[in-house]
Amino acid sequence: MNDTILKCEDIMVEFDGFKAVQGMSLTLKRGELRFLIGPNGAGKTTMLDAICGKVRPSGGKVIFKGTIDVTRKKEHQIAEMGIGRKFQAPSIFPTLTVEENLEISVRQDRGVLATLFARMKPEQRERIDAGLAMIGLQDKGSWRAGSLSHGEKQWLEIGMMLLQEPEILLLDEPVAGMTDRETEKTGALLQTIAKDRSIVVVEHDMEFVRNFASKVTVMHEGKLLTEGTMEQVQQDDRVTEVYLGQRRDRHADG
Ligand SMILES: Nc1ncnc2c1ncn2[C@@H]1O[C@H](COP(=O)(O)OP(=O)(O)OP(=O)(O)O)[C@@H](O)[C@H]1O
Repeated sequence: MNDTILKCEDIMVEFDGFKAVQGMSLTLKRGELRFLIGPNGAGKTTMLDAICGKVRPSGGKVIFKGTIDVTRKKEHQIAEMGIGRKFQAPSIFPTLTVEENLEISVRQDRGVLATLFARMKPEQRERIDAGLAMIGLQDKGSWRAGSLSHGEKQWLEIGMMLLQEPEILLLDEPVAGMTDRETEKTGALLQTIAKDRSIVVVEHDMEFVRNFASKVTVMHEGKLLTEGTMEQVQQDDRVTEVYLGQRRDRHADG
């Protein structure tokens, strides 16, 4: 059985001649929770953008499920195929309830209003209830999404993604701005999700990575620097060097 779900080969992304990603490769397995780390400007977010079709790679390939070449496909086509992307800012509907937000995700083929006024099938109801339980918001289904805490909004958005049944979730700094407790809960949520889906998380919070990562990919200057367990990458002098270099640059700036 081939357990590779995503293979990025030699990805290049250029912005007006500036090479933000220069030959990055990454292989993700089914059921894997992978953390993508590296100093500022390493190309981590751009790599996620290249996978989900937000930017077009100028070189390389993104192969989904062994045979599907999604390189240069349109963003919505890639999302429909099963690669979901969550950005840092939540894109929930704040004036709708938590449940209504989830309903919209379940029935995205219809417009927002049609979704809210149409009858829900029992199967859809069940999926929404399961989604609410998964993200730990079962007691807040009738709350207005705008009144949730920052962390809860992020979970709602993850729940909305899950209801679209992606096989891969791409998350950009999901715990930024969260309290310690929310961060812990998010780590546990991601581990639960990764039981039957694959996740790539771009992250700067090293304590979070240490607590929840089994495999870490380190990027630097648009390329793969190293890969392994957190202990392995922490012992790699090159990793220390690029992070220290960044700190030095910051001091120089300030
Ligand atoms: N749309 C764009 N146009 C021009 N340059 C860009 C664009 N997006 C990113 N870059 C540049 O590409 C490089 C990589 O950026 P990217 O955001 O992918 O890095 P990152 O590793 O995610 O950094 P951070 O951790 O700070 O978010 C940076 O030098 C950035 O300034």
